[in-house]
Amino acid sequence: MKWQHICKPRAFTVRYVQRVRKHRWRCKEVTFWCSDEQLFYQWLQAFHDLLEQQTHRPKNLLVYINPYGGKKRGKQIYENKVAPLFSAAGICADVIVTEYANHARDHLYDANLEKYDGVVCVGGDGMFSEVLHGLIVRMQKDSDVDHNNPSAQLSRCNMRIGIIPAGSTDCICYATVGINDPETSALHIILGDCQPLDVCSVHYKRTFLKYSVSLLGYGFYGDVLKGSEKNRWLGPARYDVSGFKTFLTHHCYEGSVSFQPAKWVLGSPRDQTTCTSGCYICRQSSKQLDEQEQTQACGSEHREQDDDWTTIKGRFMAINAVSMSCACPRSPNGLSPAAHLADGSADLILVRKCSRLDFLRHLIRHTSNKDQFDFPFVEVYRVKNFQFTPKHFEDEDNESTDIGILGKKNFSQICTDHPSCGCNHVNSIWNCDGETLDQTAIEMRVHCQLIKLFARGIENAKLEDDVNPSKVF
Ligand SMILES: CCCCCCCCCCCCC/C=C/[C@@H](O)[C@H](COP(=O)(O)O)NC(=O)CCCCCCCCCCCCCCC
Ligand SMILES: Nc1ncnc2c1ncn2[C@@H]1O[C@H](COP(=O)(O)OP(=O)(O)O)[C@@H](O)[C@H]1O
Ligand SMILES: [Ca+2]
Repeated sequence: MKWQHICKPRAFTVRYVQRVRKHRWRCKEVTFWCSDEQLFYQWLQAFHDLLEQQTHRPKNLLVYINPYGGKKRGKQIYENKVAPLFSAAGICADVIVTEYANHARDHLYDANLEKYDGVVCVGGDGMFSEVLHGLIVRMQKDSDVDHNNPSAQLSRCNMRIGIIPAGSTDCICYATVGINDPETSALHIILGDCQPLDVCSVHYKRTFLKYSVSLLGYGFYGDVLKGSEKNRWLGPARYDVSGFKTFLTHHCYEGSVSFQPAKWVLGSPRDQTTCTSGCYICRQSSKQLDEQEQTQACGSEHREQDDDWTTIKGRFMAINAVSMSCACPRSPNGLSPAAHLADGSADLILVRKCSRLDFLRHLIRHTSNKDQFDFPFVEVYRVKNFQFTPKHFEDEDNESTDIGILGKKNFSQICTDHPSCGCNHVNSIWNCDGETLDQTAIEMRVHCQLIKLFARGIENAKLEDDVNPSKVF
């Protein structure tokens, strides 16, 4: 609340959030004045009391800005659109403009975080990934959990993360807020919103590789990422250029995928129920998680079932695992429109070898409301974990077998039956939230609600027509 004694002697200005079109929020203000002094002070006191009760609102934030993300406008966006709002809301922000890749992650490993109510990243999904890794790895170190153990029960992070979108895809922001708009995200941070989020851990044997919250993709999206890196100067358009080239090369990759279905979750990938603010399905998972943690606190061990693995072998255009919808401006409903932010599961999408035209039809469906899974060559499963082994890897007993060592030697092994099948003679790579993984034979596991964001999920469309001031700050 900022007092503005304009021409009237007893006046104050109240800033509030107004919902405008398509999940966009704007900060509005209204100035009140009053001729009665006593009444004026009563109003001030009432506002003070109300604001005092808002204990979930952050007061101190640690902000990391990637000056090279997206269209390289991170600093400008923060200074022009976010900093003025933070200061109007009385938020004190310590700002670090990153100087190199992984600066934010490494800084978080041993920064003193006690005085902060949250961490904010200004950038894209890659920048979010840095902050995510910094906080999760730090949390496991502090609570003595070995994150190299794929079945370790990870400690949940209580520090909330805010995302000011200034990247190329901004999928994590878009899928948790409904839009990639810096001012809207800043307002969600100011109001102290809280959205738990599932995180997937990715391991190679007993070595931790990375965490993922959006897309863990092999084949098409791995190749798009690989091709895009050399065109970073193109900014966000690098993905479209590389996407077009990857589409033309039309590679498929052979291997086997094993997974355990997420039996306890209430939804399924094609039930057309989207995850909205206060989602019932995610709340049920919260309850189950609390119960599980309580039993563990009482000393009894939570036993995971180990007998219901399904294995699918084949040639795939793409293998995508998403623990959220992955909605973004390119695909407003996302890779899996019915995926949930915090249900403890991921949707595993397998696109088998198909013709170029069929693959294009599948891709185009991502831009409309039509079901992208409604093709005979596409399968989707809601899973709690999965493992992938490329064909090369299965053929070789040698444990060191992986990308690079393989080369053309193994090509004949794969394609003798199908000389013109288009199977690629080298592996693809994994795209993990826009970063590449060094290994191809990986295992992934979903950790239910491991982190929290300054967001509230996608609000019901009905609220957008609500022109009444929703929250005062
Ligand atoms: C023909 C139109 C087809 C449109 C298909 C759009 C599907 C888009 C799905 C996007 C899923 C995004 C998942 C998010 C991943 C991000 O974490 C991650 C990192 O983001 P950052 O750079 O901000 O840090 N981003 C990415 O990996 C980028 C994925 C973008 C894929 C774009 C693919 C475009 C494909 C265009 C094919 C064109 C074929 C045209 C043939 C005539
Ligand atoms: N100062 C910096 N210089 C170079 N790279 C950086 C810097 N800060 C962050 N990065 C890296 O830039 C990459 C892309 O960042 P991101 O913000 O996601 O932008 P984009 O959405 O355009 O990919 C990430 O891998 C991140 O680790
Ligand atoms: Ca999920």
